[in-house]
Amino acid sequence: MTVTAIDIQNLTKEYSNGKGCRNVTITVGEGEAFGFLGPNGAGKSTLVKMLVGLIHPTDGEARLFGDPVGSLAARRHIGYLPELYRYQEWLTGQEVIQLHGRLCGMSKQEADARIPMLLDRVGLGNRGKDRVKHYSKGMQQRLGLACALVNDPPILFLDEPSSALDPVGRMDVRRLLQELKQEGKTIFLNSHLLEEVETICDRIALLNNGVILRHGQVHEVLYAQTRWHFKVGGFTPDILPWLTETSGIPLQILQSGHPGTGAVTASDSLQDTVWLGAVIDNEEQVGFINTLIVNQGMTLYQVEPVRERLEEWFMEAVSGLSHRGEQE
Ligand SMILES: Nc1ncnc2c1ncn2[C@@H]1O[C@H](COP(=O)(O)OP(=O)(O)OP(=O)(O)O)[C@@H](O)[C@H]1O
Repeated sequence: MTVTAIDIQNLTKEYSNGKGCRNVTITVGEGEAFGFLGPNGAGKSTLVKMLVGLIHPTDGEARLFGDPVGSLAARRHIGYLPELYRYQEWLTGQEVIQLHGRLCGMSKQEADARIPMLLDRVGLGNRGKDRVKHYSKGMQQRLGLACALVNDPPILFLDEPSSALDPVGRMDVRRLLQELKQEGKTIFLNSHLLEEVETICDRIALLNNGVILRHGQVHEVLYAQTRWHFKVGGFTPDILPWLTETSGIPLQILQSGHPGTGAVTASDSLQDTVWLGAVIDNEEQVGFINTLIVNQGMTLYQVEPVRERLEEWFMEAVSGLSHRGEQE
């Protein structure tokens, strides 16, 4: 049976200006990676701050491995990388990690013993003896990750862990998060980097204007409707109605020779090689269409599934909303 690591029930925080987040209910199993998305100002950081015990909920409750958020027992389960980190710039990187270890109740020796491994894991290698004031923003973010991992916590709350990093740094963080997941950590990730969420998270929720708008398994979202593209040679437009009728699947002609750039109509001038596109639920139907194409004497050059990206899911969910993030 899966152990519940994070149990959030109707959690609400209403600031004096009426903003915040309302009635959030989510459970996250041990070892799961949960992605929390939403436009700027949606309430993502507010939720995380309640879960790590930095602000008090106005209503509802949440538990971490059964311990109420804000309690010492709950805090012992967590590592936290805040969105707006600022470390003591007069300290060296390793002194900052040591300080966080001490704040977690570790002895100096215990914390020190983990520092070389942590610096290495976050890609700070031999820079641990440099003062934070000489660190770039990206290095400070890596340092923040090391601090979040110092006491080897089972749950990690990471608020935009790659926001200050260059593409190489983002790949490093992605790799690190994947390793942590394999080690069985529970990861709660706030991120605007949808590709990061797509590769790491098992489930996602989309928050807007303080409430959860949508949630689901990442693979269900991405494969809810799979589009397929077929590159076909020797094609004549009059075959299209026949193909559609015989297969029972509406096929479209995509921009000739270039998939994914939008459909053009059969009346547009066509070369003899085209890309056809269709939404298809199962691979048997794909095979059937392949057979029909080949049996009609056409050449099938290429067949490929085109996944929906999380970006499209996000855009579709928030488009048309009157209250979108901070654009109120
Ligand atoms: N201490 C506060 N007092 C009053 N309002 C606040 C406070 N903190 C945040 N807010 C407001 O609550 C809303 C949610 O803010 P929050 O920082 O949780 O959003 P977010 O989704 O994390 O945004 P971003 O993606 O930009 O980091 C915003 O409208 C914000 O202005």
